[in-house]
Amino acid sequence: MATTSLDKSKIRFLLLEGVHQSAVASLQAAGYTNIEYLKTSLPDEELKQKIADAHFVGIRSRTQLTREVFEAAEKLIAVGCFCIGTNQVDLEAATEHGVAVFNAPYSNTRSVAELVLAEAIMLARGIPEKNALAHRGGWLKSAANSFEVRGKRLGIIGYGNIGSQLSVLAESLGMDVVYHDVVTKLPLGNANPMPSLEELLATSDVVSLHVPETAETQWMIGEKELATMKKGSILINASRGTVVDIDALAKAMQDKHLAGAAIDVFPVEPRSNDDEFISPLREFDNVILTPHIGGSTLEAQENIGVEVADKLIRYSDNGTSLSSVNFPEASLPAHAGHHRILHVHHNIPGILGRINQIYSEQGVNISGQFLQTNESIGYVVTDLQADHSREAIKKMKEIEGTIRCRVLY
Ligand SMILES: NC(=O)c1ccc[n+]([C@@H]2O[C@H](COP(=O)([O-])OP(=O)(O)OC[C@H]3O[C@@H](n4cnc5c(N)ncnc54)[C@H](O)[C@@H]3O)[C@@H](O)[C@H]2O)c1
Ligand SMILES: O=C(O)CC[C@@H](O)C(=O)O
Repeated sequence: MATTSLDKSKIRFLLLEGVHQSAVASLQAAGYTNIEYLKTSLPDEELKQKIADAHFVGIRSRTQLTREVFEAAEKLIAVGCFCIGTNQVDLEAATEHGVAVFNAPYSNTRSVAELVLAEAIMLARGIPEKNALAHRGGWLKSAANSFEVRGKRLGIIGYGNIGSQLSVLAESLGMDVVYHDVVTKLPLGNANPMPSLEELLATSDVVSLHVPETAETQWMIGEKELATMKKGSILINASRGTVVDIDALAKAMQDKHLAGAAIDVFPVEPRSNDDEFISPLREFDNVILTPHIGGSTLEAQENIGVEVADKLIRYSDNGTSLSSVNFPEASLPAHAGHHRILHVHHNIPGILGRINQIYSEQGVNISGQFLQTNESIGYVVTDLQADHSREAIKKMKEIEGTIRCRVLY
């Protein structure tokens, strides 16, 4: 009788940046016990050293998985981003190395939207300055420059999962919601798309950013855009640190052009809680500064831990790559009683033919096969009679264009 389970104790997981313990619990429940768990990210050289032995790595937003890191990660099968953003991973390099990347695209959406809404209310009332002053013994009992958010315009830049959730919550408080997105999006409730970014900036009382980090969004809010914003308005950024030019924002605060700002993400963020946070915004009481915790609620982190760990487990156990951000997606059935060969290759014509030629030459009986490609790679999964996989896998690795090949018992 063929064995259908791999020796899981040999499969090594490296979990960084204090991902929630729910991830460890999920991996252990699935039989994976070879787990190194670290609370921080690692300096580059140490990361390269540790990743060299890892089959799976789990990160959050701090760890930069560059091409160089992938080159050092010879055994790496998959990356789990225990967050939404995947900009910290060189996805092209991951794909070229046959490494599947997973994330948790929805688990912390609500947490970010709630925080942004709370910040909009606090800033509209001037609470950060009043609070800071009270801590220093002051007493600023005044209604001057204090406003309700009801009836005020919220301009959302990036109407994706977070932006649209925020839109619904803000409308429930009576805000007039407008948005700008590069893709045509269904307006929820009474929200309205704006014809241009400039118009959104020029007419909104609160502007909140919810775009991903891309070449187009880099420094998309600079001196010119800040000058376009209404005098006395509020800027909130809980997306990515490269979206807002922080020096330009500091200048706009100095000039009192904006009434307040809330910034959760920064171009350079401290590596750990022990490092100093440096920013020209520290001097402004009317800027809420938070340490990239938009998605850091216990609910969100626990859910993310389970969700991403499950994706890694499924990919490890049976090759399912569903919802990977860089891999052809395959939802695969169980393979009990069969050996499953997973072949990742450059997307060039003729590879499936070569694979099947090898099986045919070896007289292997194929009991199931699946092929999916994306622009750059192909993923062929073949279930075989149990005792033929050893010879077949040797031959598979010799096929030109092969990136990676593994077998599941
Ligand atoms: N602060 C935190 O802790 C935290 C938590 C979760 C997510 N995030 C970040 O929030 C951002 C948004 O997350 P999401 O889940 O809503 O993503 P999403 O992909 O669902 O939505 C992003 C939206 O931005 C739009 N967009 C892209 N480029 C644009 C441009 N140049 N101009 C206008 N719109 C543009 C997209 O079309 C999309 O609708 C991501 O950068 C994510 O990493 C931060
Ligand atoms: O937890 C983190 O480090 C990142 C959170 C957030 O930016 C995300 O992309 O989900």
